[in-house]
Amino acid sequence: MSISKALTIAGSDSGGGAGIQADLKTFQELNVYGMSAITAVTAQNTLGVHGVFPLTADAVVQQIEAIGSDIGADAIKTGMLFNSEIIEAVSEQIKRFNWSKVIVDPVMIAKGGASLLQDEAVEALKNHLLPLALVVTPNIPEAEVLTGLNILNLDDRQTAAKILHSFGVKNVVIKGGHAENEEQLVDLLFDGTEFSYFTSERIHTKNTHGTGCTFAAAITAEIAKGKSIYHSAETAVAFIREAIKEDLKLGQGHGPTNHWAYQKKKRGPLHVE
Ligand SMILES: Nc1ncnc2c1ncn2[C@@H]1O[C@H](COP(=O)(O)OP(=O)(O)OP(=O)(O)O)[C@@H](O)[C@H]1O
Ligand SMILES: Cc1ncc(COP(=O)(O)O)c(N)n1
Repeated sequence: MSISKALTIAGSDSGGGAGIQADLKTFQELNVYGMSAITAVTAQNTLGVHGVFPLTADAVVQQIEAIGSDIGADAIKTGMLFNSEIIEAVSEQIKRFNWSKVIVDPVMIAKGGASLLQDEAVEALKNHLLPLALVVTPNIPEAEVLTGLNILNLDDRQTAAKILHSFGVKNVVIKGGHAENEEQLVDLLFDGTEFSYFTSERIHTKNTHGTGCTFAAAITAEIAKGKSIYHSAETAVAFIREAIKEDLKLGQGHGPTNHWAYQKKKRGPLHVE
């Protein structure tokens, strides 16, 4: 049996809703073998980020080398990279192993406001990593930081997508979760020629911790299986929608989404004692 494999290079979320934990759960649910290279350990729960402990760039490189030189990966996802040393080291490894299916989630700020990327690292992201990316998945504030635009409407998002594409990224997905006045959420995909729009009703819940990580991980899993960018984005929209709709109501703050929900219809309901 041949199984598709995906590697996530990201931070650990002790609360299990975002970061490496969200990515591996999503890979597993979409039948992809998940592997990880941890960039930073966070002490985090639904109430916020209480500590950030970055690893050295060398520690990150050794984890990636261990995977690249043995098991290999069909697709790579990056999440929290924290500083420019880690970004440059990760970019070098992507080139070294000739990885072309690279999905960059440009994680900058956690929901509670904690910084997951140093300000000085934004240029490294633009100059080193984005030119290697098959897909980049910013939310609206991240697209604003990367492009310098003030994004107020869909036209602005289209302009931002074109600018991001000009940085060398082949496909741009700008997520619509942060357009807080919109009841219809629009995730926009730009492939350098055409725009596609994935629209869904906003679900009213505070349990949206890790939606961005989960969404990009679902795209990565589908791309690892050889699916098209459009199909992968469409599946990711469906996956995150179910995960938000069937939230687990854990913790006192912004709880995680439900990574089982998308497959639950096929498997039947969970047996909870
Ligand atoms: N309340 C909601 N109802 C339905 N879908 C949502 C909601 N919030 C986010 N989404 C969807 O979840 C995905 C992630 O979007 P969002 O813009 O929130 O990303 P993000 O800000 O990176 O996530 P995070 O807040 O975890 O960092 C998108 O597909 C978006 O449409
Ligand atoms: C380790 C890690 N990576 C990414 C996020 C972003 O997720 P969110 O914006 O939902 O907090 C996070 N909180 N923690």
